[in-house]
Amino acid sequence: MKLTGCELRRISMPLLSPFRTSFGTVTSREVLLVRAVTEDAEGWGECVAMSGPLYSSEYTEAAAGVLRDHLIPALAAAVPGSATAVAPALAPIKGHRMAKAALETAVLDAELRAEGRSFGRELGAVVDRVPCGVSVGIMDSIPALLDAVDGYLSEGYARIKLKIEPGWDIEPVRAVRERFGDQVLLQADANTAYSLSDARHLAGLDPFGLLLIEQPLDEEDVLGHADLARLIRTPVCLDESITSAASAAAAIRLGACQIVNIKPGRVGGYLEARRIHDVCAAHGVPVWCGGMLETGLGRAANVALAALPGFTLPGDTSASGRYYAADITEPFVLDQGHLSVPTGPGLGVTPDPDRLAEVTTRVEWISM
Ligand SMILES: CC(=O)N[C@@H](Cc1ccc2ccccc2c1)C(=O)O
Ligand SMILES: [Mg+2]
Repeated sequence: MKLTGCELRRISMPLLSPFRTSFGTVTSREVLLVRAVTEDAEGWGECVAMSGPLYSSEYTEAAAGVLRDHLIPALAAAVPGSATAVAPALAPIKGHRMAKAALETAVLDAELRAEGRSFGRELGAVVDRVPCGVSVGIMDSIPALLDAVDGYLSEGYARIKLKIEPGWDIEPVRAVRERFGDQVLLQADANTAYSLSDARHLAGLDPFGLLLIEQPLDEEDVLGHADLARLIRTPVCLDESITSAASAAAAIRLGACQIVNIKPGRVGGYLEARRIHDVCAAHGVPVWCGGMLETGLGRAANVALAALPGFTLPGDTSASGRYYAADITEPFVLDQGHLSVPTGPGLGVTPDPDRLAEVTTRVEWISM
């Protein structure tokens, strides 16, 4: 495989409605796309970093910079024979897993398109459609929350995830349970908003039969999660803390999580995401595919990943229409609460050129 260069493309996608979490509110998604061009094909990778370092330390401008100044030059120098050579070539560069993931995904997509193999086939998908959950932001009022949840359940979503933070946690969960009953699959995501001293308060969620509470404590506080897991009945799921297969193994061994949210962008790519899946499966730990408000490009890859056998819980692989009025690819549309795994070569979807042009704010080409 001969790489001739990479395009870094910035796009700005307005959200259908503001999305509020414990770390802030977003009204549009600034996305960095990587297009890798080889002699045989081109491939796409979506960097999941936010425009600011609020979910993690990475952010769009920094990802573009480290790709331009370090990652793409390192990859060019390594002359990778295939996508499996990308991570080793980039390993000397510390961190920047979301930027690395976008580059590896673009190279993998190009390679698979040239071979006529789909992401699902490459990663080991065992089903052709996956059940989908939805992430519901912090709302201005309980009635507004119940309306939003009602809408998503009517659309057929298989699982509801509520963003929580101190002051918006037990009451919203109680209200959803009272309105929609005990059968609805329900979970909460704190995005690190609590501390171990909140354990007794968080035990207040135990009566509501949540599937899990996601990342209640700081991403670096793995031991704190292990302590918390002994103080509450709700299973603890980690998101921000899990950055690799090794970190997943350590967290499981320390008793810090009983469930893992796998996000390929957070862990450096789909190949590492599959390794985390395998480590969790070996420990009997269920996993699900997290979401970062991806466009159809990242969404396609996530749905393929969610089709692996260990993904036994519905993920945040929501339909395109959860976030965007118009996606840059053919939209992913929920069908009986499921999304179909793309079957075409590579990601199986490509950006619509006109739509891409409409949302593009910057393009740069880096020769290799
Ligand atoms: C679907 C979901 O809840 N995702 C993240 C949080 C999140 C929230 C808002 C975001 C805005 C722009 C980019 C990434 C974002 C990620 C999570 O699971 O923790
Ligand atoms: Mg999360």
